[in-house]
Amino acid sequence: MSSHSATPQPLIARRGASLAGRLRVPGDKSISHRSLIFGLLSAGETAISGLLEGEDVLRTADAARALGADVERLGEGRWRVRGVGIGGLSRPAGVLDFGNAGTGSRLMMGVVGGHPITATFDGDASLRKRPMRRILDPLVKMGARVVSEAEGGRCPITLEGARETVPIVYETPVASAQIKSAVLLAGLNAPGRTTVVENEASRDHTERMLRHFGAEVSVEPHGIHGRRITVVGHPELTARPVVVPADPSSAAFPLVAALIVPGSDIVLEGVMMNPLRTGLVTTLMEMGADIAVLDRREEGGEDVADLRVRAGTLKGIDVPAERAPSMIDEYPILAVAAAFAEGETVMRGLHELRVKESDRLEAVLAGLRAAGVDAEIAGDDLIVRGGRVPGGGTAATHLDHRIAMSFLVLGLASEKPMQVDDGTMIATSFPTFVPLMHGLGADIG
Ligand SMILES: O=C(O)C1=C[C@@H](OP(=O)(O)O)[C@@H](O)[C@H](O)C1
Ligand SMILES: C=C(OP(=O)(O)O)C(=O)O
Repeated sequence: MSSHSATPQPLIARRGASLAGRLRVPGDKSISHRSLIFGLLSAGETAISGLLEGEDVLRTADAARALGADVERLGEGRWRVRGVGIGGLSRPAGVLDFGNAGTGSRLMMGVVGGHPITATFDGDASLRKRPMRRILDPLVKMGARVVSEAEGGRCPITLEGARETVPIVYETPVASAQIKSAVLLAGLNAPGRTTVVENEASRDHTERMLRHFGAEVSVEPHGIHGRRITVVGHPELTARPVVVPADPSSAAFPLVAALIVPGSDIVLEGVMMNPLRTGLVTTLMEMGADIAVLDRREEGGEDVADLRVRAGTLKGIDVPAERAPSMIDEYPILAVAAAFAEGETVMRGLHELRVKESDRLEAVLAGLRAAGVDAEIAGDDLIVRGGRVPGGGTAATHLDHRIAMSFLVLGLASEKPMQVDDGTMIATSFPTFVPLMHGLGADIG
């Protein structure tokens, strides 16, 4: 099992001066994982710039090496992957340890599931609690076999990939880019067409990258909010450069900090604005946030923009369930914004938050209550009654980076300081969070 047994490191955030300055958050985690995986599956050399060098992504780099790729770091965020091509994977010598990373482990299960090799997947105590049946079920339909698994389809899991991968049509039971991607990646080594049907559109980075590397992909609307995505198997993927844009899920933390710390005025540079990732910005604008979207442009095949964010008054709103896929990782920090908003914010349809790095519904509720905020869970909904935020407590982070960063941001504007019990997991997705926040003038230590 992986080594996230690092000594817990409590951190504390205090109210101080207003936040000011410009910053660029690190590369998008979803695209970073995928760039390494597509590099592995391509013939030739994939040059990546702006790669997120967070622990989750570094685990995917290790796994790509274990499966046969030559992966080299050339400089900050600059990586080169010499791939093996579809069908060329080798059996890894040891366990593939994905640490805290749901995305890395699940996408690689898709890769292995579609190849005639066997691999064991494991991770830290958080990853070992996460449901993997949702990935294994379609892969078994495609011909893979689960050799062993911990109770309830948990890691450690040994997966024997299909000898002859069967193309399928698969309707995902929940909107999940990880399930969709695992099936499409396995489908790359299947003869014919593999189709994923989703009733709510989830982030489309896999589809975009499949096209970028030369696969034939079609995307059709399905129902009101859904999509039907088909990939044609056995393409020749050719190495292509990947430029990773700044991660909107990381930008969310300084963004909300600037909204709630009085007098703040910051600019977040080059934030990815893929419409399947911008639910938080939409929601905060509905709450009255002062966010100006400047210089919209394209970088590396994605829309990006600079976001100028100024502090101001927020009001509570009702956030519809169908928006959840476009902001699924942003609910903890949205709940913090809601704590500072006037009135009630209702966030609907959050069942998937229960199976992230922690049970985020419970972790957010407990953290808000530790900060003296009035909040409750009703079914799958989270209700936050905003206004006064006393702070003065400790949030338990349960090996969850987003819980840690969310409650540190809360502490920048609460009456008394706010502590989190462990900041070490922040390194999984946003290793430069604390120094970048210091650069804006935040008091976190
Ligand atoms: O595909 C991806 O890169 C991701 C998909 C989402 O998970 P689900 O597929 O479980 O919704 C998200 O929460 C995760 O942080 C990244
Ligand atoms: C859910 C997340 O990541 P993963 O599923 O990759 O662990 C996240 O980063 O918030």
